[in-house]
Amino acid sequence: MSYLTIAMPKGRIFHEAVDLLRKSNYQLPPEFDESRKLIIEIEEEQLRFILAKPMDVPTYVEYGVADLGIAGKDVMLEEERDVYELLDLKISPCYLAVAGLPDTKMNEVAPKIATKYPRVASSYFREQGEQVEIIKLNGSIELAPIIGLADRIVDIVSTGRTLKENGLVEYEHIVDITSRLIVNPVSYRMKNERIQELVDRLNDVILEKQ
Ligand SMILES: Nc1ncnc2c1ncn2[C@@H]1O[C@H](COP(=O)(O)OP(=O)(O)OP(=O)(O)O)[C@@H](O)[C@H]1O
Ligand SMILES: O=P(O)(O)OC[C@H]1O[C@H](OP(=O)(O)OP(=O)(O)O)[C@H](O)[C@@H]1O
Repeated sequence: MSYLTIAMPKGRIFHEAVDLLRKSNYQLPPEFDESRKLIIEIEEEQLRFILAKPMDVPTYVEYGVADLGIAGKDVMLEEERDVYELLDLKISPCYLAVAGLPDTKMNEVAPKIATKYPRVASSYFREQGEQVEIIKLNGSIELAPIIGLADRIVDIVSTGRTLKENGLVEYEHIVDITSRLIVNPVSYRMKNERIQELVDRLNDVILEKQ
């Protein structure tokens, strides 16, 4: 049997993903959760994990250095990588929304939209028939309308606390987000049996939870 390599997103999704794998009966040692290592091999399971930034997971999978990966739907929509989506893991739920200061209209000429998701934001506003200027930021997106950098933001909302505490309101709900299991198309063909077993085991746990 050969190793299956899985690209895991560091940060928010990591612990929920590890929990799901453990519930699916993969034996992951306790050190796994706290390790600073970026490549972790679990010999007994013939699994190799690589720990990547969430936005980079589809890149590792597209290039085939990871067979599989776990990525938010937001990342999938933004990155548009050449990978297959195998399973909705139903973890780390949130949504993408348009938000801004209350009771404000967007500037009529090329309103400015700040976001970490330039591709999702431009295609959303194009579909609405609105011409906008996209300003790419890497975090603290809610700052942009408050400080006067942008008319609106396109960002993730989960509890809604960040919007509320910064005096912002939601204008439009763009799309619901959960994390997905993704696969490299060649790996899917070459290692089909092992990958299918992983999918089945994860799926049993996901369905149980519903
Ligand atoms: N409240 C939330 N904010 C951001 N992402 C969330 C939230 N809830 C769930 N998610 C999911 O988690 C993923 C982001 O995880 P995380 O915040 O750890 O990464 P990140 O945005 O790259 O963080 P950073 O740049 O701060 O390291 C998103 O792709 C999304 O699918
Ligand atoms: O609705 P809420 O539960 O408040 O969560 C949403 C917030 O969480 C994320 O930011 P994050 O904490 O990842 O920080 P960032 O600004 O560095 O991206 C996201 O970009 C929102 O700002």
